[in-house]
Amino acid sequence: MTKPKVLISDKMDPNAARIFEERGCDVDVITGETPEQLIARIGEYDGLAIRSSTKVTQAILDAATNLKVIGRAGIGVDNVDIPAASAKGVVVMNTPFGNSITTAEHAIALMFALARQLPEANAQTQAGLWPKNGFMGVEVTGKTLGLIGAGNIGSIVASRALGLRMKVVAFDPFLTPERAVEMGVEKADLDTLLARADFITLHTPLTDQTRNILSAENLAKTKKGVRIINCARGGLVDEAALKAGLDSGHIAGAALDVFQTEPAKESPLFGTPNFICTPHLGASTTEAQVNVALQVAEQMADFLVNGGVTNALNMPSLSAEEAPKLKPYMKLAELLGSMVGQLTRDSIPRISIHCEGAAAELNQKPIVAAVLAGFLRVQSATVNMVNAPFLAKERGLEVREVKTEREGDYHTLIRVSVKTEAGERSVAGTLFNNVEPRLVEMFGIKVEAELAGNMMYIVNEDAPGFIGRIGTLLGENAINIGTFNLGRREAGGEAVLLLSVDSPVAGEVLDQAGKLPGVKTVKALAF
Ligand SMILES: NC(=O)c1ccc[n+]([C@@H]2O[C@H](COP(=O)([O-])OP(=O)(O)OC[C@H]3O[C@@H](n4cnc5c(N)ncnc54)[C@H](O)[C@@H]3O)[C@@H](O)[C@H]2O)c1
Ligand SMILES: O=C(O)[C@H](O)COP(=O)(O)O
Repeated sequence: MTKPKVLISDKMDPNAARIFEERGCDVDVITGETPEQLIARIGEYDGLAIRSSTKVTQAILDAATNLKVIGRAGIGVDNVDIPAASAKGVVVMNTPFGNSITTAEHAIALMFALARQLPEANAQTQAGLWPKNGFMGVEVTGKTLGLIGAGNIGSIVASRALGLRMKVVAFDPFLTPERAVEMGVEKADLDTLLARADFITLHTPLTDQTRNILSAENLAKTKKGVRIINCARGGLVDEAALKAGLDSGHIAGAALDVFQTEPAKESPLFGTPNFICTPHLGASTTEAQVNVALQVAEQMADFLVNGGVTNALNMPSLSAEEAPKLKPYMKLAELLGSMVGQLTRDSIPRISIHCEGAAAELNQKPIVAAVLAGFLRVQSATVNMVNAPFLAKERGLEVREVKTEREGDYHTLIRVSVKTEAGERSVAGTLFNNVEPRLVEMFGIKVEAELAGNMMYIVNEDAPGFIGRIGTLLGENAINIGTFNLGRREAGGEAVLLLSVDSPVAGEVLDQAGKLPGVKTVKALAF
């Protein structure tokens, strides 16, 4: 088997490359390329490991013909076009915790730097000015810290601030009252926070709701003498309004680690008194960089080598322990989805996936995604487990999941049903020896068939002589039959024939089969 190939395109701790190699991937480290260079190169790779410098745009994804996974060694994924990656079936993962402590510590460091004007005091002292009377600071003890965003980093900042004997007021629409109590913070609305905070620190992602959250209007609602820290994302603070607030003296200080445009090589804020900044260093400690490099490489290698999915933003998680157990189920699910997809011509408003027995004890999300991938592949060859759920939603397909832990006729069973104009139609399959997918029922008729390669599906009236006639027809057309699976509702009733054949069945042969006496439906299937 050829090894998966990974490109590390941003500066990353060398542990990442080591882990990729140890886990069976070939790895290239090529950083600092232009988008055009990356476009020319990306087609070779199965995985792309990045930090925040590489911008994974639609154009890069269009050129990424082999790409299966993008791993972000860090938290923010605003440099990845996730909808485009999902549409292309590329998994996007991040490492949501590896640099949170480091970033929280940077926010606290910037808070102290603002409170005591450390950068300017340092610069003037080293310039020989000994400015002992020029830097009157403020204590943080007893002050109110306004926390905008109380997730991983925000909650660490809150715990450190409480340790410094500050009061913490948090604005986060998703913060539950119980969690606020647990964190020891007061949950507030944004206006209350703005009115009360002596220091404001931002810890939200950049979204349509958070963009410009500290707008000119909101900055005007802050307390005079407020100090503002942004270690989250540029774009959360209106930089021009921040400059005006600093110039007017309403804002006593501001510290930015992140800018609206990065790299920020120039800014009206540069040189403004009481403004300090760092070049997106929030995650830059040895500890955090080792953490995120190890984590991203482990996650990506796990996915490329074993199919494990951890911390994906566009696909359900699948642990490395679950992956081998789920693998045959996903194969079965995809085959059943594919069979239904190939056999239904109408537009389908609803698909139901029912797991029974042992299958019901498993993580259902990957099974559902695999059914949808099989089902929709008939419509688009580029569908996979990543983009199938998005595509289903886009096409208005209602997806139902049902599970019954009690065993029926089989110790494990997956049933896929679709709502068609003719009513609900379903196929079901099991695993023989826990690994071999087998179709065991189709449209209410018991069968036992392996779904593989080229097949023919025939519905006919159960009558003597039919099997001989179909065998003769295929023989005359030099089509060799591999396996023969027959099921019927009752003797003389409707029968279903599933044949595996060694070569594709041409349209004329299907037409001739359709004209044989008693034949109701004939279809060629391929798995
Ligand atoms: N400067 C750096 O180097 C650096 C390093 C790591 C992370 N970050 C950034 O820090 C930010 C926070 O990271 P995290 O790990 O804490 O993320 P997180 O997802 O754990 O927390 C984000 C919080 O923001 C809240 N939120 C979402 N929308 C909101 C809104 N409209 N108003 C208020 N709160 C809202 C969420 O409910 C959540 O609690 C991210 O933008 C990340 O990219 C920056
Ligand atoms: O979201 C993040 O993890 C940070 O912004 C860190 O970005 P970096 O990896 O480019 O330092």
